[in-house]
Amino acid sequence: MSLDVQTLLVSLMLCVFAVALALPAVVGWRSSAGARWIQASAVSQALGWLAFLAAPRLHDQFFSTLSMAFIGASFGAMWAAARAWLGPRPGGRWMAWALVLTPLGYGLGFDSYAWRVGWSNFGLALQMALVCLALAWPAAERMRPWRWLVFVALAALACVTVGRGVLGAFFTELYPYYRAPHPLNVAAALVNQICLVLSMLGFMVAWHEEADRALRRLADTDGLTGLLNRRAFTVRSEALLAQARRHADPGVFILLDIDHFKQVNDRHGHALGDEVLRTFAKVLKSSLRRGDLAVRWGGEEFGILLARAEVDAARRLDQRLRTAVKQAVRLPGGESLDYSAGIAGFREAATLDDLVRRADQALYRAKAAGRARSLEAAPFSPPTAEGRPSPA
Ligand SMILES: Nc1nc2c(ncn2[C@@H]2O[C@H](COP(=O)(O)OP(=O)(O)OP(=O)(O)O)[C@@H](O)[C@H]2O)c(=O)[nH]1
Repeated sequence: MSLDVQTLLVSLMLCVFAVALALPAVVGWRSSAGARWIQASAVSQALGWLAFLAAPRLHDQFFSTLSMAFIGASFGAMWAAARAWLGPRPGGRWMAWALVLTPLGYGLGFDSYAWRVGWSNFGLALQMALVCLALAWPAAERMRPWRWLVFVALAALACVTVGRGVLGAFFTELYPYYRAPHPLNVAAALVNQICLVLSMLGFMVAWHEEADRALRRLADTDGLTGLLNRRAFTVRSEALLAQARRHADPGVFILLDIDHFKQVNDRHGHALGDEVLRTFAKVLKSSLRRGDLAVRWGGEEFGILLARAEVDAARRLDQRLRTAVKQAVRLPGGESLDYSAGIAGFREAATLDDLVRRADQALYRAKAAGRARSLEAAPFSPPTAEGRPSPA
């Protein structure tokens, strides 16, 4: 079997075009910014190889330069996809320079074969290395498998590209022409094809992970406030309580209910009522430590589960929270907002049902006693042999 370079390049171009066409069908046009960058990368890569193949038949200098610009832009788009998925990445400035200078230097120095092959290959290899850097840095981040896949594929491609640059620039007689049946050209065409498909595949897995995360976030959070919903809270608090039982850690559950919230809706409208709930949740969340849980229990009722905390600490938190809520929520009539709460502490052997029941009873007493206060729940009483709690 002979591997003809021209055939391999046509196959590479078709393959990348197929990926470029398949991506929008699989991922959708209106998906995340990261997915859109990857689609742009695939299209740009395909156009680059199309221009490269068309160049000798049309206008070699113009189309070859255009090809460099498209292929370079494709790596720039990969870098942008990595930033969209992983947050701020290093090397953005270098990438911007490489995007401009690679095709510019190639086009201006087109008449010198050694220059243009050396320049373009080093420029493209630098861009691949910058995508690798964006995936692997900062080193403290855990590298997910898709990142490894793209990293290894692009690192391999960068090595072959540097090899071609060195041969073209410094050993020009050994490497006369890009389309010549030189073993390096055959290897480059094959590695290009495999690595590009693998990196696109890696990025598709990234998109899938992102979609999965977004779905889980949606399923776990309350749409209005962004706090945990009751289902997700139940799952996470069971884990927290199991841990507390294992280490005999204390903890506290607080059930809070905004006072006279119906009046807020009736006087100022439902939209303002929603805004008040959102602000209340924001204040609640910002008062908690890492590891504590906040839940929208339902309507204008919220819950917080404090890990490794005593009731005294919960009382202090409650006071701070009450002041913060009063400061954060100012209703149009000048009235401020307050809440009632039931505080249920636990040491061990607590179940969520028991905590909620005790906190709810204390909350009921707080409402009955005139609202705007937090009352402590009766201590936990273990069930008796008949299954009922023993008298306190
Ligand atoms: N704007 C808005 N209102 C809500 C939402 N969920 C529940 N409510 C309203 O919250 C109000 C709760 O009223 P009540 O249960 O009478 O409680 P309250 O007026 O706070 O009175 P107390 O709890 O006894 O102090 C109702 O008017 C509900 O319509 C929501 O998501 N958005």
